[in-house]
Amino acid sequence: MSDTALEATGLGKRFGRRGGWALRDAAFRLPAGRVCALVGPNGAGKSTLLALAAGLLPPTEGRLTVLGGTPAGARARVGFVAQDKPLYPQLTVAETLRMGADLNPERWDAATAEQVVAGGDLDPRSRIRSLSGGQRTRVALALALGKRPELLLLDEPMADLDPLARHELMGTLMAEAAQYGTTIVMSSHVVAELEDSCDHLLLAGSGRIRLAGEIDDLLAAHLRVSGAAESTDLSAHTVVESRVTGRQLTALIRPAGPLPGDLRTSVPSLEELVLAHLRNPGAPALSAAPAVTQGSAA
Ligand SMILES: Nc1ncnc2c1ncn2[C@@H]1O[C@H](COP(=O)(O)OP(=O)(O)OP(=O)(O)O)[C@@H](O)[C@H]1O
Repeated sequence: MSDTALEATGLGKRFGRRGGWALRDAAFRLPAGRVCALVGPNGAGKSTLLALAAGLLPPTEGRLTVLGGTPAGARARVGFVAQDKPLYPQLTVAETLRMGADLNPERWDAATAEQVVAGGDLDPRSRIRSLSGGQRTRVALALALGKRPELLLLDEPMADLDPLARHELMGTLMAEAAQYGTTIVMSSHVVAELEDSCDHLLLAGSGRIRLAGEIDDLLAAHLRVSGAAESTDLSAHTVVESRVTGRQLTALIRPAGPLPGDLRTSVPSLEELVLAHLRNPGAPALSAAPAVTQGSAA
């Protein structure tokens, strides 16, 4: 088993010959067993990256290895819940789970799939077309988890769930990760929701991966600083964002050496770090994870 879940080098995807790049020059390594937040503004390339990892789209350039091999070769070991949760509308919930069992005879975990469905008080005889958006999400997650995947790719899984369902299903996902060492990549726009559950971050922006690495390492590489606007010179450091209010300067920086002693400093929260990078798309990218290559794609 590879200790790398995903590894991208020079990865790019363009739709159509004349289309723009949905993703370009992506380079990162996601170690196996991590719970990874994939964040970024609308159109940043998150769904494209997940579809590439699920083997549903071919890259235009570069390379992406999944569980140490090609995306197509890893598909049986990967669970994918797409943003629009495609399911067969004419099937019932029970028939959908049976289909999951039939398609994954070696790996199917009926107890987990049924438990996820039961948590939503869903009648197994209900047709998929009669379910609400959140109920469909629950069935799609049940299908993906029932497959007992080594890598679970979730595109905005929590977006249409009520707060209790979010809490319950996030708990189910974390338990899955803890019990089986499942790697989870989860895109979301609600950063605060990810702070407690994720240990790795991929931040996409304008088709580029702008931050990649362990959240603790990324936070440790940044500082929030504040001091007198007149006398504070941050030119030796990488400034992600800076703002002057009256005589006070506050900034989020990546220090490149000692800081003036009169500056007040604090470690940013994940939300502060992400928001600062989203507000400042021109800030230099940072990959805090060592790009160790494990295994190789066929
Ligand atoms: N099938 C497609 N054909 C043409 N362009 C596409 C296609 N899919 C995505 N794109 C373009 O690629 C870019 C990235 O889209 P993508 O869906 O990956 O973004 P995203 O980060 O998931 O956005 P959101 O947060 O809105 O879901 C966008 O400019 C989008 O218009």
